[in-house]
Amino acid sequence: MPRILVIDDDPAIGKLLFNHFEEMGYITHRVVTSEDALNIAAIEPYDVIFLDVRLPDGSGLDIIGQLKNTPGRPEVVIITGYGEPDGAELAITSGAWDYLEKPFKLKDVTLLLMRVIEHRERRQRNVSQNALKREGLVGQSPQIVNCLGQVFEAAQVDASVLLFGETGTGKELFARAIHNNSRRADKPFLAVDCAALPETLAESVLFGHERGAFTGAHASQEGMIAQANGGTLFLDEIGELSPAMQAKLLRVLQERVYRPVGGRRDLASDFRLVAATNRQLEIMAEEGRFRTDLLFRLRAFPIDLPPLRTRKEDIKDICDYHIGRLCGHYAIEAKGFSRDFFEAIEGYDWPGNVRELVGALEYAIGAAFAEPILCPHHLPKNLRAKIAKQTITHRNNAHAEQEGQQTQELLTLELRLPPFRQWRVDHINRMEREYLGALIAQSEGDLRQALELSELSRSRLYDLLAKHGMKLG
Ligand SMILES: Nc1ncnc2c1ncn2[C@@H]1O[C@H](COP(=O)(O)OP(=O)(O)OP(=O)(O)O)[C@@H](O)[C@H]1O
Repeated sequence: MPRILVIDDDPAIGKLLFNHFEEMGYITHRVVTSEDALNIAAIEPYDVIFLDVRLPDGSGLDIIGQLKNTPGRPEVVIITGYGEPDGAELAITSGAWDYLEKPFKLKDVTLLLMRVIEHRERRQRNVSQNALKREGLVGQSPQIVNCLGQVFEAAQVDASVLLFGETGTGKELFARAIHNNSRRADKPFLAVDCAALPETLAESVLFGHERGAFTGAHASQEGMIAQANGGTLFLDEIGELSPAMQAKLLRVLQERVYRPVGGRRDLASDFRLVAATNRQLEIMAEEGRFRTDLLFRLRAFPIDLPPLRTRKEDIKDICDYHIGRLCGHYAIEAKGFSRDFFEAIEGYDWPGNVRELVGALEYAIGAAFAEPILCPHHLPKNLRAKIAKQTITHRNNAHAEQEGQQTQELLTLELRLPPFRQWRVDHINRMEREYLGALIAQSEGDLRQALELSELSRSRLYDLLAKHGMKLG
């Protein structure tokens, strides 16, 4: 059942749309400010968001990108005032699906909504009905399904693709999936990491060279662009290319011809480009560090890959898949994992994304080699320390928020405040107890680990445990 969010502070329009969508049988919510919209969309996955440009706390256009990145990866439809062409243009360039100009007819709203829903259902079908070869890309979150839908669409055409994502989000895996689902699948897929290309070699690696082109060029050699003929060239970290290489790449994309180093004539290559970056190329272009014309070419088909911390529901599938794969690789019996192992993994934010998670799983499999079940103590020690720190920070933040509310209540309800000294001692005691509880759990009662994690001296730790009647083991 599609879920719709209406963001409009005009009661006439907001209520009209809300009632209309409810009557159509859709789950519909309505808010009036940008702040409320971002808060609710961070929790509720929406399919379509109707967003007014003028909101009490700012312009709706400023939050299109943030809304599109919320868990439901919704399509955003902008509601503009009559005769505001700039708003409409900006809405589309900011990634909105379409715009509605006030006053509008409900019949047009329905038509537009049907089109969005049909598009989303088609995308979902392409991914789920095996129309797409997933090539080891695991996950069922709306974010990943949306990206896979885009992979399917990108695979039908030859336009350049720009994959944007933090390190370890699967950019190379997605690039391979685009290739393997395209008509080029039986032709070569070549991957080049631009960050690892020394500037002096970059031109020859990509475009090839003729014999004698430079000292040491004893024979002519084909470059990656020639080798990718008929297939796909994947340029990872494209933001690292020098200005000179950017110019040469632009030429081959525009004219489909290139010239090897030391060559006398142009050669042709029919390759499809998939580029990837974890840098903000738009900002680099504004600062003159990346060519705008090249950026336009690359962005023909942009796909944003979500970080793992925003789609934690995929962690279980990723663990199952990679543990099975790794156990198969090492020819050992498939391992399971304990509940607290999974809780530890699920609670962590994974700044290195899936790559970091896969590395931790491989370590755990090694540490538990003869044991059938993975437990928290099989995880790398530095990771367990980070997980412990993050768990406590999150809990403290939640408590701080709760305490703030309690203090507020005390003040607003005009209850009698306890003396400051007592208030302070109570809070310190509670925090100490919580910390010690988490420390015992994370160190599994091991004194050496508890000292290492807490950075307390042995005598201080024993004093604190005694004060609260707690024990390590
Ligand atoms: N959705 C996914 N399902 C299963 N495995 C994944 C997924 N995404 C990434 N991985 C795994 O994570 C690891 C890193 O993936 P990949 O190299 O494609 O990331 P990347 O974004 O290109 O990284 P970098 O930015 O460091 O180059 C690989 O082992 C890959 O198999």
